[in-house]
Amino acid sequence: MLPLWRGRGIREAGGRFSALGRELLGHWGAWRGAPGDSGACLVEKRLCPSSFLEPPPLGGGADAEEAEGQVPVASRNPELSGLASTDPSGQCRLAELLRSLMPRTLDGQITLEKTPSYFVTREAPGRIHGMSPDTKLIVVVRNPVTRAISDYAQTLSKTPGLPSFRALAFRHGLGPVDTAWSAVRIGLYAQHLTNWLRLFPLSRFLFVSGERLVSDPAGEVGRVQDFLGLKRVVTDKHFYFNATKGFPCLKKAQGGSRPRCLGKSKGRPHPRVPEAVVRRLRDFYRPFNRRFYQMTGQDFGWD
Ligand SMILES: Nc1ncnc2c1ncn2[C@@H]1O[C@H](COP(=O)(O)OS(=O)(=O)O)[C@@H](OP(=O)(O)O)[C@H]1O
Repeated sequence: MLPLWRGRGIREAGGRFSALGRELLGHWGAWRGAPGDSGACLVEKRLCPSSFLEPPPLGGGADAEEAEGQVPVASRNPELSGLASTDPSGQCRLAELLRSLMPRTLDGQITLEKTPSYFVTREAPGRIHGMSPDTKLIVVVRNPVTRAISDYAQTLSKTPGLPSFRALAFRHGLGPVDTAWSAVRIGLYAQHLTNWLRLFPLSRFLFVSGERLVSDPAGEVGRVQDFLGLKRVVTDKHFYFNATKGFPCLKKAQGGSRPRCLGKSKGRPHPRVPEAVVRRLRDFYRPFNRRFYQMTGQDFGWD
């Protein structure tokens, strides 16, 4: 097994480093070298040493191009959802499949994998733990009410004619909140985290604020770099705020001289949701949020 934190990476082996955006916001899976890794090869395929767990769609397929190529990180697109799958076909086959899909990395590089549904999939902690109990896990979270509306906006963009947000969020009109609706359920972060903490200690997690990724991208990305044991390569000087887009952009993409912003689907308009509906959801989430703050030792300021 190779020590993945040693040395400086030389290249980004294909794909993007989605971690640093909301990308950073998401679910990434990383493992230390898988059993059988030999220290003899310079270039090899191995599973990732850290995981981004992004409650979808806070970071599902978003392009986290911010730091592409600027850190010793290799990632792979498309996302792999093997560990979140309910296919009972066995850890080894999945592990081998994932490993075969990983880009080749040099000693000292980190390979990342992200899948939005990891964080909310009951089987994922056991599967990841079974592959490598020292996996690092990065979870990007944002206010669950905004997350639910964003989730709905994404579904609506693909499913015209969808019932209203309010009709889906509550049972019987304005009755109890419908926790069976995935847009609501995913925001119960404390519950999902409880499932992970049965197997992974809190120290294996980094919780990234989706809000601060917008207001202070360099600060959040700095925390990610520290967590991964990377040199702080990405800093304030790499970002500027694009007021039209409402997001930070990279001053220039690696290897180019032009600014690079997130794709068109980021920052899509949210439907107008009545204030009473938002208020009720805020009240509903408050105890879960508080519990999440206690569990993580971080106040995300949603309440
Ligand atoms: N880097 C970064 N920083 C902060 N926020 C970000 C970032 N990247 C994506 N996003 C926001 O995440 C929301 C989900 O994005 P998508 O709808 O594209 O979802 S998905 O990634 O395809 O699952 C979506 O939120 P809304 O725009 O509010 O709906 C994205 O804008």
